[in-house]
Amino acid sequence: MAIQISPSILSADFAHLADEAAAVPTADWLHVDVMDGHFVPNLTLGLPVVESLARAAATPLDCHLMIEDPDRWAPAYAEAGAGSVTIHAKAASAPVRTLREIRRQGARAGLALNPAEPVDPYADLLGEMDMLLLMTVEPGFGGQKFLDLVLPKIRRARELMDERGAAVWLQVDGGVSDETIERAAEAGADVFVAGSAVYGAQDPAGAVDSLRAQAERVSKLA
Ligand SMILES: O=C(CO)[C@H](O)[C@H](O)COP(=O)(O)O
Repeated sequence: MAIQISPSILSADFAHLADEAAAVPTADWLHVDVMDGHFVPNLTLGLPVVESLARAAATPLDCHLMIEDPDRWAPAYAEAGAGSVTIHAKAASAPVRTLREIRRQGARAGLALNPAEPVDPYADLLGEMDMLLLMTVEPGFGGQKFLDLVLPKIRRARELMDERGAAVWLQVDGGVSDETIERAAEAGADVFVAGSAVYGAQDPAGAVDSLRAQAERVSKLA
């Protein structure tokens, strides 16, 4: 699996989202943090913005739903044009049904775990998802410090995927930068969300290329 970089527009200029998307032409995805002010203590954007951005951006949208009741809303994000929709395990009451519904709507289905949530209880669900997202900060805000305590869980998730032959992408989100990406890549992550490291840089496109090069250098994945 190739290394993929997903810049988070949480750190972009919300008044110029289409331009911000175009500023990272070599990105594989554009990470869209949907926050509802309940599941996390921050409020960002919702379906109408995702619909417009999906039309305006050349890069596919990787929607990360940090919302309550994702069972109700997730399929609508797939229908709105997102290429990938990720729900939080602890917010979903019927994660299997919701992951299946996201796929039925034609998007990749992702499941997210917060830093303190163990991965083993979700091993049997690996076949139901296209991506597992391991948060490397507590969700809600950009610009936080990468939590090294998640590294053993990244290793464990990769081990479970290998054992089961699961073709599931392993995404990390939070505090990913030139300083931290190598540790996450060495542990087995292959999709990297980066907000402040990309949109806080003078040259966002260059920052994407630099992150990718560092991850590729240490990744043990083919
Ligand atoms: O999900 C998120 C926060 O909940 C963001 O995607 C993440 O924090 C990206 O920001 P940064 O790279 O600056 O940490």
